[in-house]
Amino acid sequence: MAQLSDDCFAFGGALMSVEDAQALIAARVPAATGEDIVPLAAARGRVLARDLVAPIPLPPFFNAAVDGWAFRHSDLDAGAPTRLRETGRVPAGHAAALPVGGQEALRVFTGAPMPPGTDTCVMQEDVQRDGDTVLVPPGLKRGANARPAGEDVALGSTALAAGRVLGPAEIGLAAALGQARLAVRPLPRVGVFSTGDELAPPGAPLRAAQTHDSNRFTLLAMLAGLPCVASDLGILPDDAVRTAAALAEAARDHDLLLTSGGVSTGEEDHVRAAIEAGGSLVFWRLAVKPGRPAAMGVLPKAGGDFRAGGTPVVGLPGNPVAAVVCFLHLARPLLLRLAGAADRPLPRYGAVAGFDYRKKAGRREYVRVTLRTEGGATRAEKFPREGAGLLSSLTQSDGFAELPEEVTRVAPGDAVTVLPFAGML
Ligand SMILES: Nc1nc2c(c(=O)[nH]1)N[C@H]1C(S)=C(S)[C@@H](COP(=O)(O)OP(=O)(O)OC[C@H]3O[C@@H](n4cnc5c(N)ncnc54)[C@H](O)[C@@H]3O)O[C@H]1N2
Ligand code: MOO
Repeated sequence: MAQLSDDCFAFGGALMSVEDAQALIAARVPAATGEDIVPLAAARGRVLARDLVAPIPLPPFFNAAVDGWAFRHSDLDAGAPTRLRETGRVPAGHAAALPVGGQEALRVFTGAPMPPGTDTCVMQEDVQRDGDTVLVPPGLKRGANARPAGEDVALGSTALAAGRVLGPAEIGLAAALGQARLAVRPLPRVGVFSTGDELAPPGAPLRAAQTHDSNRFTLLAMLAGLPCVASDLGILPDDAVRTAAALAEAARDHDLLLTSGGVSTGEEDHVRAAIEAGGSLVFWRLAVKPGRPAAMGVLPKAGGDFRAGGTPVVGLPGNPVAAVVCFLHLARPLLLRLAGAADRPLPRYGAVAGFDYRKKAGRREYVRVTLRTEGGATRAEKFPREGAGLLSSLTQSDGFAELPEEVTRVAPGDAVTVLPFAGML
């Protein structure tokens, strides 16, 4: 992180693009090193530290895909049913000791090893049984209803690459490959502050001029789905000295700090000043709506591991929708890097605009939309109001339409890119 502190961008000048801010984060935030070994049952949400190279093939052996009979395909008559004699039985979990002879079949069950010499299976529903013989219809392809060793994962192939965030599918695959433990990256420690004299925690009565603090809870809820250990650091008052002291203190034992509020240009906006006083500002003010006042900087930290050199601080804007937008586009990629995770772009889908909208060139906008799929096309309707303070707009819409910098108008029927909230919020 030390390199970050040498960079100063766009202070008070031109707004930085979201892309440039992200590139700066990707280039300068060091990816995680270090490993923890965790049992598989505790691996969910962790980041794989080393490639998982398949030590066995999957499936581990050639096996039957159906309950039925296994035989040699070359015994079948191509144009008429073939009568085969059942000479034995192989249940799943038992080695097939019996080789198959000419015009013979072995009774097999799904998952049982294919008996030596067999290459094809027929499903029991497709045969006629008669005493110890079965009548196999014509038309089966060689290899039908049987699964070769390694058809799923080849021996020695990279089943999961380092940097993969482990979810149910990855954990299942690791289990199938026989891994009882996995080497994962340490979880970054993320501290979350809200700022502002006007904020009262939920549960406390509102005094005059107060509003409940919601950002801290939105942010902690989003962090719960990311590889980190998040801590709730409460509400900071609008006080320069206390803000600077609290951030400096928290920087010592966290790997990332998130604040919301107090980053725009008012005299009561102390977050940026606190970063500048104790560390250094990397960028401030982005060409994005909502979210323009977002800031990022670095505060000093002592230590000898991958976190040494500094703790990044992302100053998110106070308006709740702006805080969400900036979290997703700045804090999330930054956190994923600190966690050692491979880049996981936010989901983006194509939709057709059902609305007319004008915007300024030179900034990216995230417009809340509802989605409706009809006749194979997904239509995005704009949420009728635009305020960045409208929290209910997030519960009443389905995603953000991402309107690029160069666009100045969206007309009904135009193609738009939508980032759905599902999986993100
Ligand atoms: N003169 C200017 N005023 C503003 C500008 C500007 O460029 N010049 N930018 C506007 C934009 S855009 C935004 S976004 C806001 C963000 O400013 P701050 O990050 O300094 O945020 P605050 O002023 O502290 O709060 C803004 C708004 O959000 C509410 N808030 C703050 N924290 C929370 C929280 N934890 N939970 C719920 N609500 C929160 C706060 O009460 C304010 O209503 O500035 C504009 N002004
Ligand atoms: O960018 Mo502010 O974020 O419009 O609300």
